[in-house]
Amino acid sequence: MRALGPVADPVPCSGCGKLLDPLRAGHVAIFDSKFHFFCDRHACRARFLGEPPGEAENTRAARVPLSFFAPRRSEPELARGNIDAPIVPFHAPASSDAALPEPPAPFDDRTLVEPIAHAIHTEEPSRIDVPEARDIGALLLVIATIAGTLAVALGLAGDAALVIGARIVLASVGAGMLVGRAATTPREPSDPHPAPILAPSILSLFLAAFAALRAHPSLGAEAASLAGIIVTATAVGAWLLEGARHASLAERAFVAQSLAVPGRRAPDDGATGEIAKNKVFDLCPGEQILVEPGEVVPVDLVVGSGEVFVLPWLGATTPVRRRAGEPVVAGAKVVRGRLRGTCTFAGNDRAFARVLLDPRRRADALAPIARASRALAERWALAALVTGALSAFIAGGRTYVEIAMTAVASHAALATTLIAGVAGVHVARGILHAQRRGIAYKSEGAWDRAARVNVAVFCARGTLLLGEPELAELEAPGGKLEPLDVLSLAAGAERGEEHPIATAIVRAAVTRSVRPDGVRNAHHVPGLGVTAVTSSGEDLCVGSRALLLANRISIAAAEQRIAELEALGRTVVLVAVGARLVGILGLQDGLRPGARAAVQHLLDAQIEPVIMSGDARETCEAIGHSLDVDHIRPEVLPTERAAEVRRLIDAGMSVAVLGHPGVDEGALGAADVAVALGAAGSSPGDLSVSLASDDVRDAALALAIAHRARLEARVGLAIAVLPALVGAIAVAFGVLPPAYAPLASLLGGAMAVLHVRALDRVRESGTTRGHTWENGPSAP
Ligand SMILES: Nc1ncnc2c1ncn2[C@@H]1O[C@H](COP(=O)(O)OP(=O)(O)OP(=O)(O)O)[C@@H](O)[C@H]1O
Ligand SMILES: [Zn+2]
Repeated sequence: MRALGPVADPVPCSGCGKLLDPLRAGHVAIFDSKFHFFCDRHACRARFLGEPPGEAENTRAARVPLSFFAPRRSEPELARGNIDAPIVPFHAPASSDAALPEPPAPFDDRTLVEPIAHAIHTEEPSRIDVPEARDIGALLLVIATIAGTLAVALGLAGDAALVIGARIVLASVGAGMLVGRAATTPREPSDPHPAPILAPSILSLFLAAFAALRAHPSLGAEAASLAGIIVTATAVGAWLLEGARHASLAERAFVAQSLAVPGRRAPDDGATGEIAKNKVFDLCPGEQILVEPGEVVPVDLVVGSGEVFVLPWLGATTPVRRRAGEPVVAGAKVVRGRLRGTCTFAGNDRAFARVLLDPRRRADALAPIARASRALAERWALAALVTGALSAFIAGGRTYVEIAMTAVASHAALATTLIAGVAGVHVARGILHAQRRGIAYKSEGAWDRAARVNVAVFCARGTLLLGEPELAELEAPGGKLEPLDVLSLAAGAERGEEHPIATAIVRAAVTRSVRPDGVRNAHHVPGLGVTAVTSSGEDLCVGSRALLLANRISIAAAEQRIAELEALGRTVVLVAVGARLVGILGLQDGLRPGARAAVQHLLDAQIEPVIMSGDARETCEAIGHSLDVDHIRPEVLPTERAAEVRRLIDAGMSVAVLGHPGVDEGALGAADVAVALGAAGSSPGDLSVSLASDDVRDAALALAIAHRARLEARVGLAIAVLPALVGAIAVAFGVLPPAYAPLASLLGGAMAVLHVRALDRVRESGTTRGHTWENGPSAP
């Protein structure tokens, strides 16, 4: 099975000994300060502990200090479609007061992080074979190359007028082929305009003809050589670029084909009979779409009702549940249930079509680095032409023909398809790499901003933290009430709330068979807690320190205990009746699997991670400490999150926010780059980056991959341009004859292509692990 995300060496299950991927183990636990990985938390773990399976549950708190449950199971049978197995993590009931878990010793998954370059290849679909372009264009290039080379080689035959004439004719044939190719081959959106690229070949031909007729024969011969070399270099350069592009071209074709599945409109209520399948481009936003099990989702949509299981994007291997109101992107595959939903984006507006397939929006053509690369070849090369001429003129001692040759050679060095296209190749690779992980950039601008981010703010709950806290401590300071009475009051106040803390408290009451108090007038204060009136008519406050202080309730007596709990990373919820503190609840949220890996990905990309949370400073510091995050922004009320993000931006940072739409709306809205988990396909338009997955590692990778691709694009461009520049300068100052400038440029271009190929090879070596591209519709 092809794995998602970083892959670590398999480890044996401590229960049954079967090899499994530690990053995706169904259950991870620490026993005797050693990590143990299990296929699942029931059978295999119980076997390891020597317990009958049923008992494993009750002894958890006593024997396992802390454990994490992978949110998605990825056992092979799941991928094969046996989705009867549970998919949603099972959360242990809160431990009883008698057996409190020990301080957090979070699962350090940093060692499981692989460098991005390495992570890339595990996502590579197995060879998608789009036939090599053996079309007329390629043939014309071959002829151009041969003609150009002959024109140069014939120089060995001397300076006779006939020979020079023949060489010029050969070079003209080559140039003709290049013009023919430009006229017949469809242009890629990332290709430069052909005129500036072909100009040097044609100019050099005129020069050669002029020199042969009017100037000294030796000059004619030199000009003919220059023309031959420029024609050859142009043809070879175009061919090299095709090669560098091949992998991404093939993969893009595959994605395009996979997304071109027909869709069907759901019938109006009551209508029966055969439902026609429509071309995907006929479907429109707002229409009701029906997708049967086993089919690929044709458009981005929001699930209308019920629940379905889908492989959430093209290339995903682990099915997830999607419920009413949740988005599903085109390319996802329904594995169970009938998907009925409302189309949000169709055609080229679909999340994975936008910057990848739409010719007018493709990031590899429009991203600033790709544009710069093209502008260099299309326009700035003219500056080289002028400078070349000027410096040759100033240096003196050269005829006008020689000066013109210098100028044309300088232009030819910079105005090449390779220089124009190399940055775009890297951008395309980055976008495709992101696609394989279910990451969609909204636009080329969003991609570029993601690539420049230097601060990434985690909206802690739901990204780094599971967002499913458990009651870990329950205390009744002062002895006025019993701990369970405190829980009864707290549960009563939280009954109507949806906040994860509220859910945890209510659940804790249920598991302990505590009946919630009949609290009245519950009023939720966002980011602080709940105020209410107890069944006996007293004022009740359940919430943070700040809530109690705002209600003038002293917490001085319990201050030390609160600090202790917070230092353990607990969220402390205080309960006050009348004006007296009567209870302390400590809630423990687990780290999401991959939290550390996500942080590490950011650190590797030199992006500073920041944790923003409503929790107390000590709590955040404990979490930050366990994740190696130094920068924390604690105690930020939900209403203040946007302002807090703006403050970072005002301090000169380029800020990304990682969170969930809805819950983290404010912060996401204020960010330079909003990275929204599980949001791909949903309609709000201003999310810069939306993920089809809910994996925090992918959120971090959305930034890291863009960073990486932009860096590679710049390196690639530098590799291509520097030799050309040096060649042009050397020629302009008469250090070398003009013909060396296009040669140096070709050398640089070849090295830039080798750079791309080397990066491709890193990926390919990973595909030999036996991963296959198994979920997309079969490749051509
Ligand atoms: N329903 C509630 N009951 C009790 N306390 C609450 C409740 N809602 C919020 N609080 C208190 O307010 C604090 C901040 O909550 P808020 O919702 O702002 O963020 P959070 O739950 O910590 O999520 P995040 O980590 O993403 O900021 C909580 O730590 C808790 O002390
Ligand atoms: Zn096992």
